[in-house]
Amino acid sequence: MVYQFEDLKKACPEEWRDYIEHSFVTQLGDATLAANAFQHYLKQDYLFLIQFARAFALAAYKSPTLADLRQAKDGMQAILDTELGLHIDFCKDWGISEDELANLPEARATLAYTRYVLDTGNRGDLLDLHVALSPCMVGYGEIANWLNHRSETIRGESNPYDAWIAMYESDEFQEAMHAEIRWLDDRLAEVSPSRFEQLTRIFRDATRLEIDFWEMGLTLSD
Ligand SMILES: Cc1ncc(CO)c(N)n1
Repeated sequence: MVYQFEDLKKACPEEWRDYIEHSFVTQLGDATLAANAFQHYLKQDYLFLIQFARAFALAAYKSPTLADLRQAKDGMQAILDTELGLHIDFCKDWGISEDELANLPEARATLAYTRYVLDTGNRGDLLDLHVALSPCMVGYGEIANWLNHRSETIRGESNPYDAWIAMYESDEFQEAMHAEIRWLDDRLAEVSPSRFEQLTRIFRDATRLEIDFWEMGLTLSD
């Protein structure tokens, strides 16, 4: 059996679907999402992205080759130079200042997800870490594409969340998603069934934590 990234999704189809097709996502697509839910999500996602930049720094530390090191650097750079910059502008549009962002307490769902990824990377190897990062890297690109195929989705100025969908359907994000899938496909092709079993557990847990992150937004929980 030669494993691929797709097999991780197939190993936990319910969790993956509950993440991609979550009510937060469908409401964002059909413009019915409450503004305060989106604002709460945006604030926590700022904190999330900072911890994810640290996870890519950990990936750099865990990299045995120059190619892996460069890949980790690209991931960290994409977050620090592109995504966080866009995110701060985005928060400003939604009435959240940089000052407010700098002083936010972390919600439990943010703590749980980000520290789970960092811990998985710390105790495991580079492949464990990338598998823990993959629901994030791949999921949001898939969500943007899924929303675009859905007839209920409203695009353009009549949807206040249109820019969010646009960010994740951008060539830049889609290319990062495909690069991550390629990297994982290469590594997964060489793992044993028992190793794949371990990796599936990490993938499922990270996907469940993505579901909790959406729930945190919808329920405004801290
Ligand atoms: C919670 C979460 N998952 C994935 C992404 C995609 O980068 C994000 N910004 N936030």
